Amino acid sequence: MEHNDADQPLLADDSHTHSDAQYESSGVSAEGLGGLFIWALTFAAGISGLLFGYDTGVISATLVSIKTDLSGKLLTTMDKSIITSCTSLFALFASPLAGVYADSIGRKKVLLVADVLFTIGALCQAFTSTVLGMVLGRSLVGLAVGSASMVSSLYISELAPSHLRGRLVTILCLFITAGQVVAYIIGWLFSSTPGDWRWIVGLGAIPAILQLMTLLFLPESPRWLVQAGYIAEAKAVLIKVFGSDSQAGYKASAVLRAIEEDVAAEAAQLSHNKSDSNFQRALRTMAELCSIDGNRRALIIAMMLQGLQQLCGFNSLMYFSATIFESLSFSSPTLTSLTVAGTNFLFTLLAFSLIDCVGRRRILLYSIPFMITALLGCALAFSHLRWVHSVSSPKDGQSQPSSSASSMSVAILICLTVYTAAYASGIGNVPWQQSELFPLSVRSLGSALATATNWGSNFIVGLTFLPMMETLTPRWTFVIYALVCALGWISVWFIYPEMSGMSLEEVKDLLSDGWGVRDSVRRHESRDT
Ligand SMILES: O[C@H]1[C@H](O)[C@@H](O)[C@H](O)[C@@H](O)[C@H]1O
Repeated sequence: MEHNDADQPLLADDSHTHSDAQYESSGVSAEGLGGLFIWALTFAAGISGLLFGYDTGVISATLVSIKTDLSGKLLTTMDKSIITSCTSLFALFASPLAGVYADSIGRKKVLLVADVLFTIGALCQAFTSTVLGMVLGRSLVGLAVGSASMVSSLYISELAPSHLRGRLVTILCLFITAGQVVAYIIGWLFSSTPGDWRWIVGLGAIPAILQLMTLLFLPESPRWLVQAGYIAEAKAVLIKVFGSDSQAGYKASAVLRAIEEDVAAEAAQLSHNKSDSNFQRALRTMAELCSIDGNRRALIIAMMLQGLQQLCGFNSLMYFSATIFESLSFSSPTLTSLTVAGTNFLFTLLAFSLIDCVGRRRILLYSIPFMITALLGCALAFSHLRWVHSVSSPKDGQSQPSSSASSMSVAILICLTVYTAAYASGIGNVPWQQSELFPLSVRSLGSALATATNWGSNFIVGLTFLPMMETLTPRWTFVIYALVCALGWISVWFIYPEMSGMSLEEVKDLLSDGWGVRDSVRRHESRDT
């Protein structure tokens, strides 16, 4: 029997997201929403993930294929580092901006702008004849990746029922890693013919155009519509969400009321200072985020995990694996590097099935030691190799690894595969569960800061990897990544409580007077038995 939730307090728990309260209060069953509409939405958001993955993965094969096609010279280490890392730098700027615009012009329009940027960026890279043009194209793609990664998950979380939202985060990661596999396959197929790298980068325009077309048929988020005063339109969207359900009209009204109350409560919260600019409001939320103990702890955990996800060095493989394998004299570096992308995708699938039952904390504590061992294995193998001193001109005769080194090259490939598998099972996914750490009032700012930490650290790794390999040697580069992982493991041990299976309310209580590690582990273990 349907419960008459329309008469109940709709937002009893402010730690729930809007859609938690909305869907729970409407008495909507999990089964009732598994319709075509939600799948269409997931697919549309998935294209953003695919683009994110494609545009970050594509650089690996591109760098080894450009040769002298840009500015009439071989790319220097600095050229490679800047071409690679400008994408993350612009993504870092774009994600908070996209958050602001998503509120003022709507979620869909931001996605639309992102798709246009993806397309122009891809074409700009495909047709450029200079390093500067390439940097411009990659920067446009960075703006697109930053906005799309932020807004697509927001858009979906406001439409999807709460029971689907957690899994959706990992589904987006699956799309990202699938995009990276596609990029690597295309990179491999097109890297042997001179000049074909233009296809590799240019093809990124296709999913963007596809998403643009999908967007024409998708609705705006009902929450944004209510906020902007389009109540009738919001109701029409909700009726579509409930689809063929016989009580669609009733349920849509209940959810609509929940959203209206939610928006009104938020407005009342801000009403004591209506004249505040967006900036002043952001400052106030920032103060709330940093001065309240529980919020501050949540922010520290979220930023620590996102920083660790990038500073452990994984994306140096994503961006430069073909360069590394070329330097190690593998006959097809782009095909060899497919093992990295493939392993990343397969083990993200594994994480998808394990993350809730094994637990986020436990999965990290188990997987990081494998990453450390594999990184140290790489360092050891590299120290037995005569490393190519200039990775930018690996075929210069005197810089090839000696013949006895080929078994070391295979050892490095194995270590990198183990490292990737361990990364994808844990730290590659867990940090994206960040929104569950924050209460509603500071959720978007907290998530934005954590996401900025991700892109900021990604930028640092992209910019420093090749110079570190050259100046510090590969051995010490990998030892440094192993040290970062060890520090990360210690931090997880001391400050990251086990969040799986907890309601958002429980999370809030847990962090309010301490890190809650022991308490959460005890609870999780008692649930296990
Ligand atoms: O979660 C994703 C995924 O692990 C990708 O493979 C990686 O390239 C991204 O940087 C990360 O955020």
